Amino acid sequence: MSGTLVLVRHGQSDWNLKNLFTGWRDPDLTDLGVQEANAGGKALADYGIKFDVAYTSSLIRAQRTCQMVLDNVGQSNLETIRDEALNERDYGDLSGLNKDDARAKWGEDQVHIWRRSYDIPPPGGESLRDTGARVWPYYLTEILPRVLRGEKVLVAAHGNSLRSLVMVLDKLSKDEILKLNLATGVPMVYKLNADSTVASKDVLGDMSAAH
Ligand SMILES: O=C(O)[C@H](O)COP(=O)(O)O
Repeated sequence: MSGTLVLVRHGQSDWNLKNLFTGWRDPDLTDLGVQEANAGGKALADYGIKFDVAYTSSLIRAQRTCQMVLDNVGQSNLETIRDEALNERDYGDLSGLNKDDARAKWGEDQVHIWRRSYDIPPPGGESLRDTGARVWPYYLTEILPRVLRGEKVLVAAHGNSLRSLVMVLDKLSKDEILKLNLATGVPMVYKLNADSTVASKDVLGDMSAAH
């Protein structure tokens, strides 16, 4: 057995609440988002984990979630590395549009394909494959080596940047990834084998609450 990798999606953001495509835009957490981030941190405190390092994106909703998790596990001053490689998928021309308005304009099926398919990008934006093409090299060069050294690593990021990681860790097919939604503030605890495959996965919360 090697180290531990904890993935957590940020708590609800202001634009999640307003039902707007967000991507690389930078809204803050809502009050509910703060509660979700704290609940995720409390679940990790109850799990009994102490981290060696934390990674987050360049966006405020993930950074604040990261800090709240660390506060809850009693590690407020832990080394935290921010990198835009972990940012949300770029939603391109959809950024800032209402998701229901987009469904009315382009149809339910097309919008679902843009939101959840593996390789079809929204107009002017990134597909999940494009997102993975920047998340994975960062994971492989910066994060995984620390896990393989036996460290416990927190990654607080975004619905789709984390889906691109989960797809590979959980060996999901293109069809299976279409159905995967990650709930806000629910930590996923992966223990990795020395060959970087997954030895175990614990989900600390209700992933079915995802929207
Ligand atoms: O960027 C966004 O709008 C959200 O963070 C994730 O959106 P999605 O659920 O449509 O992928």
